[in-house]
Amino acid sequence: MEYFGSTGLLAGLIAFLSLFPLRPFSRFSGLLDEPDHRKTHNGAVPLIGGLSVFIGLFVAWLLLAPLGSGYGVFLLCSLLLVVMGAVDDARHLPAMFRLGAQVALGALLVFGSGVWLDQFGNLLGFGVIELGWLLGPVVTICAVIAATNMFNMIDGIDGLAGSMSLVALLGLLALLVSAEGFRLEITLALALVLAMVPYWLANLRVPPFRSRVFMGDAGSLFIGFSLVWLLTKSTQLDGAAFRPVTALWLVAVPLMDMVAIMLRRARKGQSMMRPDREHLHHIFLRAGFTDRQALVVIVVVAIVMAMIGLAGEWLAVPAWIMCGAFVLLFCGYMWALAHVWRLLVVFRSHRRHREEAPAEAVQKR
Ligand SMILES: CC(=O)N[C@H]1[C@@H](OP(=O)(O)OP(=O)(O)OC/C=C(/C)CC/C=C(/C)CC/C=C(\C)CC/C=C(\C)CC/C=C(/C)CC/C=C(/C)CC/C=C(/C)CC/C=C(/C)CC/C=C(\C)CC/C=C(\C)CCC=C(C)C)O[C@H](CO)[C@@H](O)[C@@H]1O
Ligand SMILES: O=c1ccn([C@@H]2O[C@H](COP(=O)(O)O)[C@@H](O)[C@H]2O)c(=O)[nH]1
Ligand SMILES: [Mg+2]
Repeated sequence: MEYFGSTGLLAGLIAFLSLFPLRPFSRFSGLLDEPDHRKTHNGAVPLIGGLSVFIGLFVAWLLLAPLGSGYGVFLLCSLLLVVMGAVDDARHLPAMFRLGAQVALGALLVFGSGVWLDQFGNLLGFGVIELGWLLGPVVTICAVIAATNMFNMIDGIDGLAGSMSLVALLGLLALLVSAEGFRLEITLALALVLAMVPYWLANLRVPPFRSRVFMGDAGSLFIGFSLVWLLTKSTQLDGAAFRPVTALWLVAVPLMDMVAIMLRRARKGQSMMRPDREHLHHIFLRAGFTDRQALVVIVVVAIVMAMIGLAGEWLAVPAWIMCGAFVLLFCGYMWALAHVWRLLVVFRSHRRHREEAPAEAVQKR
């Protein structure tokens, strides 16, 4: 087992223990999420979940696992990203500054480690799409920006960002263990899963945790960053563990939510960086679902998507079919957003009015 299991177990233990000192730390450092017009939770919630995941992984890795093969650079970039995210959680940094930092850290990761996306596989059915030494690093930096922001955007109701991360990481683990080698990637994915569990339980207030914590932007940035690193390492080396297109299915829900919201913002002529309450989870809440119902439905959809990705990989379905199916599904999702959901929201609000009308009539009398 070498460092496989021990790094993961230590990461989980440290992540769990770190939640205790991080709680009082959140109060005097300002790492608290206060409710406002866009945020509907009650009370000030500590933004320490992501910090606990990072601390667990970072300390366990430094103690037990090797820093070669680019992992030293990955840890350094993650540390800088988490510090930036935590400062933003406590003090609010300008969006352009954060985006600039994501580009800079993506570039440091790519050029410091020499690891980048150099091919997309046979996505269109005409042969492998090579990216080369110029386009490869640029596309990888775009993937870093996309992944860090999509996990931030999906972090809007209890349990959601944690569950989306777990679905992607567990799917990735299944693909990695069924391939030859990839010991470091398996160690990292397993350590992230185990370090995520204490935060996830606390976020959902599962006993013994009674007061909840949020992941914070520090955490969502770190998860997105780690996933791009793992997905790139696993799909690009000689004898890759799986094909690049399968990566899309592992992160299908957050990716589709982000691309859909960017398209809708562009269509309305709005800034892409302006936060709103139009994400997938907000739509579920507006349609009358409770937080928990929305969580369960979205998680089930994400699991089904990840399983389609795994089945496509293991049954060797051609990459262009998997890619075409993904794009078709996305088109169906956009269509449903425009038609089905609007109808559901209208139907629900009519029903609410009908239910409230007799009560108002009685009050008037
Ligand atoms: C602003 C906002 O929304 N806020 C939310 C949020 O609020 P919060 O308060 O937390 O946050 P703030 O508002 O304060 O902060 C926001 C922070 C900022 C800094 C603002 C940033 C804003 C943005 C809008 C970010 C902009 C993002 C981009 C410019 C990137 C876009 C890039 C792409 C879409 C291209 C992606 C490239 C890829 C390669 C994608 C693949 C991605 C992966 C992760 C997989 C990676 C690994 C691989 C091995 C895969 C590669 C393989 C392939 C086969 C991919 C092939 C790719 C291509 C052919 C390229 C084209 C493909 C695609 C685009 C993918 C296809 C996709 C579909 C068809 C769907 O949260 C609040 C709470 O919720 C909320 O209220 C608030 O609004
Ligand atoms: O686990 C969670 C995470 C987030 N929320 C709610 O969403 C907002 C999102 O905050 P951002 O600052 O936009 O990232 C947060 O304030 C909570 O209201 C949640 O309920 N549970
Ligand atoms: Mg956020």
